[in-house]
Amino acid sequence: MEIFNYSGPDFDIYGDQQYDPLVLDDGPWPAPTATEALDVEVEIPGSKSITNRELVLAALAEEPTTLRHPLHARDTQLMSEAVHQLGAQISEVEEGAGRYGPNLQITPAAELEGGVSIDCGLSGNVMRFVPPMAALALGPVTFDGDKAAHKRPMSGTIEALRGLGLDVNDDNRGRLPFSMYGTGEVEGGELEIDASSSSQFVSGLLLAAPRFKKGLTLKHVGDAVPSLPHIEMTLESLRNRGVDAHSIDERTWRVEPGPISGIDLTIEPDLSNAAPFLLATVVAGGEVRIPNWPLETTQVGDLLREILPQFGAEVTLSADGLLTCRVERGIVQGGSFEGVTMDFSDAGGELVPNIAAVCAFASSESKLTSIGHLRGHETDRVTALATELTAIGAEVDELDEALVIRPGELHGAEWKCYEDHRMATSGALVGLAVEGITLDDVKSTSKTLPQFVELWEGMLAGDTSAPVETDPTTNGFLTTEL
Ligand SMILES: O=C(O)C1=C[C@@H](OP(=O)(O)O)[C@@H](O)[C@H](O)C1
Ligand SMILES: C=C(OP(=O)(O)O)C(=O)O
Repeated sequence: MEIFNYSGPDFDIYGDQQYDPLVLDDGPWPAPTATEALDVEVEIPGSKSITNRELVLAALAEEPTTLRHPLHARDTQLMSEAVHQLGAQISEVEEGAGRYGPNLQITPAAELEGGVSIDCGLSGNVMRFVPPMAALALGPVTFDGDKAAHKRPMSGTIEALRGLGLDVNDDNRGRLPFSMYGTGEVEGGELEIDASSSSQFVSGLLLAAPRFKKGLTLKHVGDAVPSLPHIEMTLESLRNRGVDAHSIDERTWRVEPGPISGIDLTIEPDLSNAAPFLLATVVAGGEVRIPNWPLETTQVGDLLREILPQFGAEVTLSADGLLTCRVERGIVQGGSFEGVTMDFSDAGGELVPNIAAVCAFASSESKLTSIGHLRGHETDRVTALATELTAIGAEVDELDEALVIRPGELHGAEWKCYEDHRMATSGALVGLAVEGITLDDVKSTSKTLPQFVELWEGMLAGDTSAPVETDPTTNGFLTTEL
């Protein structure tokens, strides 16, 4: 079935009800408490970061691409729409739909087309990966997104476009919205950028670089680049498609010009989205199993295998990819664990909100450092976490680049999500052991995990195997009724 039948401004890939309040309820969500130790297997949908990289590369490739078990969520929907607007065709593969939606076939754009407006929503991937690709299109391309997206740093991308010779108009100075004018080709060569506020500035440029005439030697100047594993993921995705892409040193990367091949790829589960389910064992006790955990991966969520034992969990990974996380006595059963000290300079920010939430239950002080760049994420996560954890009774010091969390008398309160999926899942984690936690905006989880409520409630009921509710008006997926 053709997903795309572009027909102007009303165009909507998956049908217009997917994020409609009728489907994803806007109202407050009382986070359920855990009454029993967990014992459940949770199948996690595909990786946001891998799906989005593959959508970009598929659009720039020389041959068609098949993506199996891709993520279908707001961020990947926006990316699909963006690459389609620039000229790629995307259709469902008839057979082999996974539990969370169809496989996709992407036919690359013969020529990238300008003259379009891209909606980035609140997706860092879309706002940082699509502009370098749009530099190869002929004609103007404008970028805008949610109101909250207007605060996210974009100067690394915008200055890089200028460095590559493009005209960019950014009235909001280094933020969305902005427009650029592509001339249909990019010379490339050597370029310096400051990527200290986001690794995605680097990844976006590297993804488009094989199509630059001279490729790209990209050097970072400035404070440390966060989320280095995500840059490794980018290099790996390029190499998987036959591109010569490598790090020269910690701050310099090289991509040779050349063809990007097609690929038939099964997307790994999103390991960062596995975090709330695995950390739930620390609070609720018991066992959570995640199937299809990759034995080798560039996903930052793989660090959970080292992180969870610091909270007293026993973690094993079987040769066939079943990750088991077990906690004998969780907080709910009267168990306890010591506070942790963790530095996130190499790990990036995806795991921090969930970890901070669990630190509220520690018996002593926890310190999470090198998290300053989280202030430029979906919301200022450092302030948001300090505010919400304080509101439920934890003692929190908010530093420029760190959070110090001390135990307190925890109590119920409204937990604000700030449109941030990871703030929402953090509130749910706290709610496992604190009665009366109500999330103001659980639908923010639709950014990367629209099935969150269904899976979370299934986890507590000991069974997540219920079929995902489908609705024929949305091509048969992603219609969880909250
Ligand atoms: O390349 C990617 O897919 C990502 C890189 C990281 O961004 P930052 O470097 O901006 O933190 C991460 O936080 C984001 O969720 C996804
Ligand atoms: C920071 C995140 O997302 P992005 O930057 O891709 O919007 C995230 O998913 O935690």
